[in-house]
Formats: sequence, C-alpha cells, structure tokens
Amino acid sequence: MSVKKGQILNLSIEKTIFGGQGLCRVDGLAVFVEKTAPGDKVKARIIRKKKSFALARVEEILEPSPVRVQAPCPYSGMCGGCKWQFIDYEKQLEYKGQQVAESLHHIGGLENVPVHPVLGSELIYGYRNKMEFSCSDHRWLLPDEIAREEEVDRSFALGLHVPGTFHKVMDIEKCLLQTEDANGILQTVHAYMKESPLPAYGLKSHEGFWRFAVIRHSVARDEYLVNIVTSWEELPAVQPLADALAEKFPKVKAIVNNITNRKSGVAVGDTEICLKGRDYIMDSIGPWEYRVSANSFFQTNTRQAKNLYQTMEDYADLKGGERVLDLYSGAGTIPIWLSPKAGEVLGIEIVDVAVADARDNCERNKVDNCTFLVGDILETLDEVEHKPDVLVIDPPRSGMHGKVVKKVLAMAPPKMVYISCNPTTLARDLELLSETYSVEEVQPIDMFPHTHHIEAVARLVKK
Ligand SMILES: C[S@@+](CC[C@H](N)C(=O)[O-])C[C@H]1O[C@@H](n2cnc3c(N)ncnc32)[C@H](O)[C@@H]1O
Repeated sequence: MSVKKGQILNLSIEKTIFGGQGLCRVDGLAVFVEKTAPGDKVKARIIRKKKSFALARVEEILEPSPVRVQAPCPYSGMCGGCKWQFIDYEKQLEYKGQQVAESLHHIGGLENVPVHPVLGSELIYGYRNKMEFSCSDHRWLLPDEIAREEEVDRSFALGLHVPGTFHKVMDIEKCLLQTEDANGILQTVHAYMKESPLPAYGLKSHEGFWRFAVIRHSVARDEYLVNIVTSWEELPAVQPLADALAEKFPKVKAIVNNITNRKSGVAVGDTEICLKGRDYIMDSIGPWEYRVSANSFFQTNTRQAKNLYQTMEDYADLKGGERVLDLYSGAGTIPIWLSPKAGEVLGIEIVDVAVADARDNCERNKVDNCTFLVGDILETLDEVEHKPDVLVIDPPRSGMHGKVVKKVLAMAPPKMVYISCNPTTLARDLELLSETYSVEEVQPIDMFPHTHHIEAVARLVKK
C-alpha cells in the first residue's frame, strides 16, 4: 500500500524516537506520529509524505497503550515544555536509554558500547531551577479557549511556546516543572506586564517592550532570581515591578533587567541593570556553593546535577595531581568539583559573566588550583600550553565544532569524559573521536523528566 498525504490509517505504535514522536511502519515506510506512546493503537491522518518517511497526526486513540498515565498538567499535549507527561515515568527512562543506545549505534556506528540503565530523577515535578517564559503580543489560543474566543484577550501572553514554533506563545498560569513559589512569581509578573501601558514584544513584528521573564531558583537556599528582559531601558516601567515582587515574595533576593534589541529569541541582554537586591543567587551542588548570575549556565535540575558530577568524577578517575582541562566550563562547577583530587584544572568558557562567576566561586570555596580562559573554544584551545592528563567536555546541544574535535584529537589526552545533553551530537562526536579513543561506557542521566531530553556521560580512553 502506498501512503498518501491526507490518508487516514489505523496504526500501532511500535516505539518512540529521539524527539519524542511515536514510530510505526506501513509497508516498510517509517511513519512518525506525534503525541503517541509505544503500544497505542490510533487512527491517524498522514499530514506529510516524503520519500523515506511520513508524519501523521492522531485523529482518535482506538486503544490506549498500557504505559499511558493521566497527565496532571492542563497544558499537556499542547505545550512544548514537556511532551511526555502522559507516559509512565519508568517507561520514559526505558525509552530514553534505548534512544541513547540507538543513537550511538545508528548515528555513531559504535557497536558494543555498554550503556547503563538511565539514572532517574529524584523529583519528577518541580525539578527545574530555571524557567524562561516568553512574552508575545498575540496569545495563542488553546482548544477550550477557541470555543470562547470573544471572551479571551488575545493581545498579551506570557508563557511557553507551542512545540516547534517561534511565534506561537501559550499563556501559562502555572508550570508543574517549577516550584509553587515560582508560579506565584510568574502570576505577579504576568498581571503587571499585562496591565502595563507598554506593549509586549511581537515575535513577528519585532516591536514591543516586554520580552521575557526568567525565574531562577536556588534549591540550597530556597531563594529566587527574577530576570525581566526588555527591548529597551525604561526604568520607570520595570522598577515598580521589581519593588512589587520584592515586597510580595521575600524569597526573591535578586531582580535584574536584561536589555536587548536583538531579534533572536534568546533571553540574554546586551546590558544588565540590577533592580533589587543582588544580581545573582547562591546555590549548591554537593558540598560546593556556587554564585549564579542571570546569564550564566547552571545545570537546571540541581539535585540530579550531583549525580551527573559524581558520574563525571568516577569516569575521570583522578588518582591525584593530574592536569585537567574542562571545555565549556560555565560557572566553574566542574573544575571546582574536581579540584580536591586534581593538580590543576583549566576551564574554558565563552560567556564572560559565567567566567566571572567561576572565579568568584573558586574564592568562595577556597579553591586555588582552578584557572579560566574566556573565549570561543575554537580559538582559545590554541592558548592551552600544557597537554592535559584528563579532558572533560560538556558542550551545548549542538556538540563540538568539527575543528574542535580535530584539535582535541591532536591534544591526545589519555582520558576523556564527554557530558552531553543531546544523544545525536554525542554519537556524531564520539564517532569522530573513536579514531583514537575507545568509548568504554555511557551512563544516561535523566535531568529532564517528562521531556524526551536525556543527558549522558561517556568515558573515553586513548587506544
Ligand atoms: C552545557 S553547558 C555546560 C556548563 C558547565 N560544564 C556546567 O556543568 O554547568 C555549555 C557551556 O558552554 C558554553 N559555550 C557554548 N559555546 C561555547 C564555545 N564555542 N566556546 C566556549 N564555551 C561555549 C556555554 O556558555 C555554556 O556555559
């Protein structure tokens, strides 16, 4: 049977793929079906047909999979924040483990790499220490809102994006991935911005004032940082919001205003103004205290970050006195974590504020064997004078630049630990590194319950 666009088919979902969709085959053709779980039997419409695959949308669930559970969030199924709430958590872990193993095999061509069972997250709701909410001058309506469209004010939204879209923002009252207090903060910011005479940013027109509200929580101290991102500086508009937040929420210890007129949908300002209290919060991972500024990277699941760093330390297997190089070092969390056993650790990071945090964090923790270089790894790697004994790599989702991989291979450290938040780029990079390194084992760690995202730590040894 040849599959055609518009056709309605009865499908049995076999598995999930990276990206979170369900997969089944129709006469050998891969059909990806959104919002389904393995074991689902669905009636679905083909919405796109390509030579090697098709996409289908569910019209009706004929028989739900036994792995389905009731999703507690009212936005589940519509919001891009987390798409897997309707799948039992133990099964999510199983699927994520399979995806890591299959990426290594299919993308990296790496066979027989031991992939350990996924380490689950202690908290599966309220686990995120940072949420970024987008403003929009056009509220995207949910199905039940479409029915009463006239009653809904469509001129403002503060919330999360519809999956895969840059301009469709759903208005979010609360997000179950953050704390209750953070939801209270979100509602106060929402009410203030909506009432403000200044307009929300238009994601198509690129005009408007209010751009993002970023809420950061310190698990160790139970304190909050709120970052209000605007298109231009206008203190009379933002200062009353900061004052109101500080008065209503004593746990809010830091409020900043990032200002950017860039069109990119990134909540980072070209300038930052401290509106109230500090311009950072303090958090801990394990025994270490870390200062975290609005624009510094910090692992978003603080409790699980401890397991991530413990795995990284186990894989680095320092015997004492080694020279360690940490690429993509953020706020210095990994160098400080390894500092008691290492001889010296050099971190490289592109964001200068994060490096300032890293240096401050060394002082606070009385660590004196870590140094940092600010810059793009691609160029800054050339400034590294001494060959490291151990290399730790923790790049963004896009993985390492091909030229960085070449430089790493030329450096040829005896051991490497690669931490990745994207199994596909992990597999790609490990394949390139496997020229000289054997991948001994991989430990997937779930930092992001209810999403398809999965962190993985790989141990590499020079052949
Ligand atoms: C996944 S985070 C890891 C941070 C840190 N290792 C941690 O555990 O918190 C990746 C970091 O790489 C930095 N980064 C991204 N591209 C970079 C580049 N080309 N050169 C240097 N650093 C980069 C980001 O700013 C971010 O801090």
